[in-house]
Amino acid sequence: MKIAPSILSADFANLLQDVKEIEEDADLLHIDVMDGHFVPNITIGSVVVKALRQYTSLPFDVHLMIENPDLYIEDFVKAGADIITVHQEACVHLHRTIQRIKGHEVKAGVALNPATPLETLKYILEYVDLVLVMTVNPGFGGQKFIDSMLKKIKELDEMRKEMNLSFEIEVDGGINIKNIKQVVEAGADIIVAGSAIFESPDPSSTIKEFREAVGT
Ligand SMILES: O=C(CO)[C@@H](O)[C@H](O)COP(=O)(O)O
Ligand SMILES: [Co+2]
Repeated sequence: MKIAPSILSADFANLLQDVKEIEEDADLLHIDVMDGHFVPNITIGSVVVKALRQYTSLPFDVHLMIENPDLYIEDFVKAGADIITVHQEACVHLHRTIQRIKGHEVKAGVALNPATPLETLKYILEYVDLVLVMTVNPGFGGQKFIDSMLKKIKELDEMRKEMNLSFEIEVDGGINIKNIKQVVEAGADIIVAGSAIFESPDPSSTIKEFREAVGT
């Protein structure tokens, strides 16, 4: 299991300090990009990614919650993204968008909102490096995990086995020390957590506790 702290819940006035605090314990840094159109919130853009890139070697896991992601892929690649994930719901030509990301030699992911069925990914799964299952409606940190998403993670894991594919399953939203084990047992490989890590008194110990809770 990999842990990807989401900087959405970090202190933006002390962003680098917060990143440094989790750097040794985290596997990836999850960066939520929101445009105020696809989701009702505006966060950070490629300039912030580029600024952070100079100070950490953590792989950057960029979650684009934006319309027309094709317009910005190159900017995020140049800024230092290692994984770029787009939403199925935001892409009219998803296959083209995934190919565009992979053409830059970064990993390509596709994200699904909670209400979007897995079946919408049937013909794209063989081309992606990861599938991000949203377990809250995207837009904000600190929301409650939607319990029915456990079934969705399990079904995706089954599809992966049946299709003999090796994409990673990333799960994002409302994950904490109480539910992480269930999420991993359902089939998740990458756990994103924002508020549970950055709003805890000791973010680095919280990551260690997450690993202990899962037994890895
Ligand atoms: O993409 C998003 C929200 O849209 C997430 O990455 C959040 O940042 C997760 O925050 P928590 O639910 O863990 O507080
Ligand atoms: Co996210």
